[in-house]
Amino acid sequence: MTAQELFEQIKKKRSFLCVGLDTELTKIPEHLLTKDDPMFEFNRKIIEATHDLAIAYKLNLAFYEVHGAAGWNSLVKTVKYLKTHHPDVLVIADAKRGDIANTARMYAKAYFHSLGCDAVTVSPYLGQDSVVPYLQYDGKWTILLAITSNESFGDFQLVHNKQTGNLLFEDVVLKSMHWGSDANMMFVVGATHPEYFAAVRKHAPHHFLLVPGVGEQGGSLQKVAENGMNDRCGLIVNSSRGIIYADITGNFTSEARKRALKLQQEMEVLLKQNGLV
Ligand SMILES: O=C(O)c1cc(=O)[nH]c(=O)n1[C@@H]1O[C@H](COP(=O)(O)O)[C@@H](O)[C@H]1O
Repeated sequence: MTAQELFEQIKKKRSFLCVGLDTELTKIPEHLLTKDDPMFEFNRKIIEATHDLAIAYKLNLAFYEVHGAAGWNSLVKTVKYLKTHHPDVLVIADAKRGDIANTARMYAKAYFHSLGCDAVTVSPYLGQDSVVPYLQYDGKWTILLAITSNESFGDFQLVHNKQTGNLLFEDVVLKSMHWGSDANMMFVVGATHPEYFAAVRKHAPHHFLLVPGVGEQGGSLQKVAENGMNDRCGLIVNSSRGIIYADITGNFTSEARKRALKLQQEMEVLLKQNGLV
């Protein structure tokens, strides 16, 4: 999927919402547990309730890997379902991988070729040769961690590099510009740290940013848009628990839709304010 296709979808749906399918068996409605594949059933229902409001779905692999082969099977089925029934949405494998080139080659093939995802999250700290293998796939996206949403993000990301005069996350953004481009690379910037959007935008004015941290983690959508939106929106804002676990009874689909709709409506206002729709 190209950046232009992403922007077209944003304009059409008046949304830059990503629904996070961080599916936990202990949190899904009990009546689904009798199904052959409860995780897939849950995901399918959430997707059907939200696909007109979302431009992307993000599957965090931890929630699937924890169940071994059965979990991987649910993941494969969910990606296939999205690709078959909603081919316009961006499917993100949230794997946060990072390894030597020879291994990275296998991860890239696993997520882009075998699994068929459009994007994968990657930790940048092994450097250029660990990231380049992901960038070899046409139409696919590598999403590098820049500013993460967690409390301890500054332990490394804010370390001052005396050599370059930058903070470490700035070096990640600046250096990686030479590896890929705004056509195949995005950066993660957490909604919980809006004060760092300006620095990321200074170095990467045209890149799309994947923004987790709205919803359960308390980040502000307004602040994200104020500091991070560019002339083709340039934002994909994720909410996982805040949408998919809005209700855990028989009403879970309508409650999830209500939460997604609320975010979409706020996004539409922000897109209008910026003259993008
Ligand atoms: O790469 C990510 O998606 C990610 C990066 C980050 O800095 N913070 C972060 O929360 N995430 C992921 O985004 C999702 C956030 O989930 P909720 O807090 O439930 O909306 C989880 O899948 C996290 O693993």
